[in-house]
Amino acid sequence: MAASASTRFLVLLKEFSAFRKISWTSAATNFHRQSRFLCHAAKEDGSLTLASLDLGNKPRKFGKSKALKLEGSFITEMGQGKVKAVKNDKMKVVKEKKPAEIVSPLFSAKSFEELGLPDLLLDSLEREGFSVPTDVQSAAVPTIIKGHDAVIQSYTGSGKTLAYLLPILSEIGPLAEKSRSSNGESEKRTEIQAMIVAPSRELGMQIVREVEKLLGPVHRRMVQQLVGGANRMRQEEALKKNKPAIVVGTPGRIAEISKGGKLHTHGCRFLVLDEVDELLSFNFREDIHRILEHVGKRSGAGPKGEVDERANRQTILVSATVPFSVIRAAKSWSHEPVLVQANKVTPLDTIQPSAPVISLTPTTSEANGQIQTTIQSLPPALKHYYCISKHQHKVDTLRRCVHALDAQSVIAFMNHSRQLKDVVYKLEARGMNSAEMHGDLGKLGRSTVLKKFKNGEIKVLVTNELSARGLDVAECDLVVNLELPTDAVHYAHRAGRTGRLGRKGTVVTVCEESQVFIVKKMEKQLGLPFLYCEFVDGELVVTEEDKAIIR
Ligand SMILES: Nc1ncnc2c1ncn2[C@@H]1O[C@H](COP(=O)(O)OP(=O)(O)OP(=O)(O)O)[C@@H](O)[C@H]1O
Repeated sequence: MAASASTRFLVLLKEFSAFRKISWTSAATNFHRQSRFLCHAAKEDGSLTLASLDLGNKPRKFGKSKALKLEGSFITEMGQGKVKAVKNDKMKVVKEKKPAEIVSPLFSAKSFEELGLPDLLLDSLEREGFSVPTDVQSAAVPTIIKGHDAVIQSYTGSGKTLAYLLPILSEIGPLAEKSRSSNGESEKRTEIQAMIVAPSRELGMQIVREVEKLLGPVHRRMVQQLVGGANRMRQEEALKKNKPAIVVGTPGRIAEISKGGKLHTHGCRFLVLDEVDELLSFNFREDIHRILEHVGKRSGAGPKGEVDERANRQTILVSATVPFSVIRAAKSWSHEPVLVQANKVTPLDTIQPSAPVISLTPTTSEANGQIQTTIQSLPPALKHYYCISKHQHKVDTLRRCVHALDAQSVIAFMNHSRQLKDVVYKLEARGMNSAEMHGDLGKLGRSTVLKKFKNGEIKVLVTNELSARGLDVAECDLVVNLELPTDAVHYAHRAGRTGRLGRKGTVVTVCEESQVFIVKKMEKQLGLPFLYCEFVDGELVVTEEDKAIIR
């Protein structure tokens, strides 16, 4: 990536043990100076208030938003079975076709205009039917516009993508008022100003679509995908021809094009790593290191002697699950970062090593003078069940589960792609439209399957971990773990494919008797109830757990 001048922001995170550590002196000094400011405006639990970020509010007349109709400040949900008490203390789910029902107050801010977004971007949001920011957007947008480095953590399906896209589009591209020159023409931009990295091509393309929706058809060439599996030559030609302001890609492909000298990002103002804890894993390490080295420089980095033309950058980290390695890396690779959660901003230095950071409800407790914060990563409306099945009967159990819950759109997870085909075959043999999705499918194959799943042609998507992260299918109302996830973090990301944006969702884990203890362990780690259930006469029946253990 060639060097170039100007600009100010970068966003990123990685496992700091994988990378050169910055000198702590300058960062620590700056950090404490800034965090004094942050703490000065902080509440007693260390979190900041939106007021302390002193946003300029511009009054603006709003038209009627179209696509998304909110009842009050609630999202409506898909109809689902209802749990009803029945005799001899068994709980029975009675299948009911009922109209959409309110589940959870997800949207708490009144409108996007309060968040300091430029009018053109507000127009785009209105055109796309977005009228109320989610909690995490209400907290993240002003924080990022204000220039803070941040870790964005909020449960799956809570709108984290827009939480970082909106501030980026407020600063760069045609929707940012600043980009207009005196005669109203948008300034000619010369190179990439924002790069967004995602662990899978599906998530990468999903982010591209979100950006394109906001940019509108006239400016959609301002964003360019650099995902693996696509034609690299064409990607490089498009980079040269369209000079996109925003690039979205997977680490390997970005690093590959960078090594070829075809990616000019020293002037990058934003670099985002979505699903950042996944990107901390070993297989992405080298590529992320290269990206870190070539995309501007961490703002606040000390002088290196020679004139460094690379731009300063803002750092933002994004995931529903934020293990402490993410926090550590944020402190190492960011400049005075803060933790952004639903309507809450906390200086990162108040987050200390702690027990697993996943829990259903945020709790803070004073321990040795440090604020311990466990963070929410699963939508509160999700229902979690588990059932016992012999290995050879699992597919049949899956089928009965789908029927019992009258599920319309199901994602079934397994751990190895070689087993997916067999499950699909068995489901299809019993007349249940299903398809497999995994990394070995070609790019076209995967996008075709995803499209059919989203439009309802496929009822059961049988997939592996790769599809867990970030996949956004609003209609998905049931997630089934046909094989146990490796840990609670993976469980959370799988479960988060349903119950998107405040909708109701159900997660059923199918395990063998010898694995029940693993389910109980995850239940404890996640701090939420997994109800033991059976499928009897076409219904999901919940019984006391001890019967399951005795069985
Ligand atoms: N303010 C909003 N109003 C209406 N819909 C929204 C809003 N923000 C996001 N959405 C929609 O909600 C869905 C989920 O958003 P998104 O994928 O960003 O969630 P997420 O928190 O990133 O989930 P995950 O952790 O699984 O990646 C998307 O379809 C998105 O278009």
